[in-house]
Amino acid sequence: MAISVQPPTRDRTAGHRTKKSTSSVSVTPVSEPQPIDPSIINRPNDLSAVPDLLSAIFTQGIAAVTSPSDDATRLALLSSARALVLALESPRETMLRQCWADTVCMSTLSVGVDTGVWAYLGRDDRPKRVADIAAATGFEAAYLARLLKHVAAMGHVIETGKDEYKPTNFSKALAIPTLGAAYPLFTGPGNTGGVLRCTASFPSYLKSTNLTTPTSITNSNTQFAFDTPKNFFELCHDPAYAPMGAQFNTHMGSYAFGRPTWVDEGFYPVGERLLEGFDDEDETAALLVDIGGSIGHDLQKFRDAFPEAKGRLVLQDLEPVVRQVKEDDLDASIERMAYDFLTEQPVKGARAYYMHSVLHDWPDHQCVPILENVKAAMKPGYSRLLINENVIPDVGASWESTSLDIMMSCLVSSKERTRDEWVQLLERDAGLKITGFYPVGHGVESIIECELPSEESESSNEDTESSTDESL
Ligand SMILES: C[S@@+](CC[C@H](N)C(=O)[O-])C[C@H]1O[C@@H](n2cnc3c(N)ncnc32)[C@H](O)[C@@H]1O
Repeated sequence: MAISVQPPTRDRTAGHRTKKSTSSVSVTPVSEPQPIDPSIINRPNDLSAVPDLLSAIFTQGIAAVTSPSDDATRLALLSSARALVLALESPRETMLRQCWADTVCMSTLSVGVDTGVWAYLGRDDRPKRVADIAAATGFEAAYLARLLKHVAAMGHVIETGKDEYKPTNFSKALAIPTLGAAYPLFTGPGNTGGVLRCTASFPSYLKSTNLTTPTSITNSNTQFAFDTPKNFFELCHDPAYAPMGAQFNTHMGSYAFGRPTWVDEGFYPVGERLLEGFDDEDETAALLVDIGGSIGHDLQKFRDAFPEAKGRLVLQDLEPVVRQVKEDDLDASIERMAYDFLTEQPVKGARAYYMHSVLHDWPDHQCVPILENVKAAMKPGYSRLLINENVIPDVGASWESTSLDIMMSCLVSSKERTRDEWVQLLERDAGLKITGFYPVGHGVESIIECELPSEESESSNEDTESSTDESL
C-alpha cells in the first residue's frame, strides 16, 4: 500500500481564520518569569494533596464495596484514585508513563488483538505459559515474553511465574470485538498509523491554522495527516485503509456499550412523546428514522425496549456502513437504507428523526445543511428531531467528554458542544425550536428534542418553554 509521507503542498490555512482577533482582548500585566527549579522534575507533583485524597479514598472505598451497584460512588472513588496517582508521581514519571509506557502498551495491546493473544489467554482463568500462547498465535515465544512483561508491568495481565500469565477482566474484554476494535483502529492497517497518525500530526496542524479553532472538515487535520482530499469517514471507507471503516463502526458500539440509553425508563418519555400521537393509520408511516445510525445498535435497543411499537424503524447510513450489517444482526423489522444525509431526506413525515453522535462530527456551518434536510422532511406539529449528544458543562467537564471534544477537532474539525452552543446551532443557525433537554444517565449525554418552530408547527409554546427550562 503506497502511503505518501511527503509534507503536503496545499494551502493549509484555507477555511481557517489566519489572524487571532486581538481587538477585544484586555491584556493582564504579567510579572517577570521566574526560572523554574529543575529539581521539581523528580519531586511528587503534589504531596500535600495526599492525606486528603487518602481519606476520601478510604470513605469512598467502603461505600463502593458495600454498594457495588452504585456506579456514582465507584466513579467518585476512581476519580480520587487517579488524583492520588498524579499527586504522587513526579513529573519525570508522568512523562515516562505517557510517552514511553502508554504508547508502547497501546501498540502491544493492538497486536495482541490482531493475533488473538488476548482471546487465547482469556479462554479460561488458568495461568498460561508464553510458549503455549506463542504456539497458538504464531509469535516467536522469546519476543512475546518481552511484550507480555510490559503488559503485566502496566497491570493489564497478571504475571504468575517466569514466562507465565493469567488474564484480567480487561485483557479478556480485549477479545470482544466491540471493545477490542479500538486498538487496531487507532494503530491502523499496514503502515498507515490509523487514528494515531492524526493525533501525532495535530500539533503541526494547529500551527498551520495559526493556533485557531479548526473549522473545515474538507481541510482538517485528517487531510493534513494523510495527505488526502478525503474526510475522515471517506478515508475509513477507502479500500486502501480497510478494515478501518468496519473497525470504526464496531468501535462506535463500544462507546455506547453498557451505558444507560435514552430508551431506558426514567430518561426520555418515549411513550408520551413518540408513541402517543403516532399516526399509524397509514401502514407506511415511519416511527423512527436513525440518521447516521451506523450498524443499527440504537434501533435494535429501541426495538428491544418497545417490541410492540407500530411503524417503520429505518436505519440510514452511508452505503458501505449499511452493507456491513448482516441479515441476522438486527431485528427483521428494522429497514436498512443507504443514504447520504447531505442530500434530500427520502423518508417524509416520520414521527421522529434521531441523530446520535452525528452532529458532533461536523463544524457548525456544515451541520446547518444536514439539519435543513431533516427540517424539510419534518411534518409541522407532528415530527420531532431527537439529537443524542453530549452537553458539556461550563465547569467541571469529565475527561471522557473533553477527550472526545479534542478528538473531534483532531479528526473532523468539529466539537462537543455546551448548552449555549447547542441553542446557537439548533435555534439561531438552523431555525429549529428546542422543546427539551433530557439528560441520559449520570453523564452529560442528553436527548435534545426539537420541533419545527411555532410559525411552522401547531405545537404549543407553553410546552416548549417549560421543557427548555429543564436544567441539566
Ligand atoms: C460518530 S458515528 C455515530 C454512529 C451512531 N449514530 C452511533 O451513535 O453509534 C457517525 C456516523 O455518521 C455516518 N455518516 C458520516 N457521513 C455521513 C453521510 N454523509 N451520510 C450518512 N451518514 C454519514 C458515519 O458513517 C457514522 O456511522
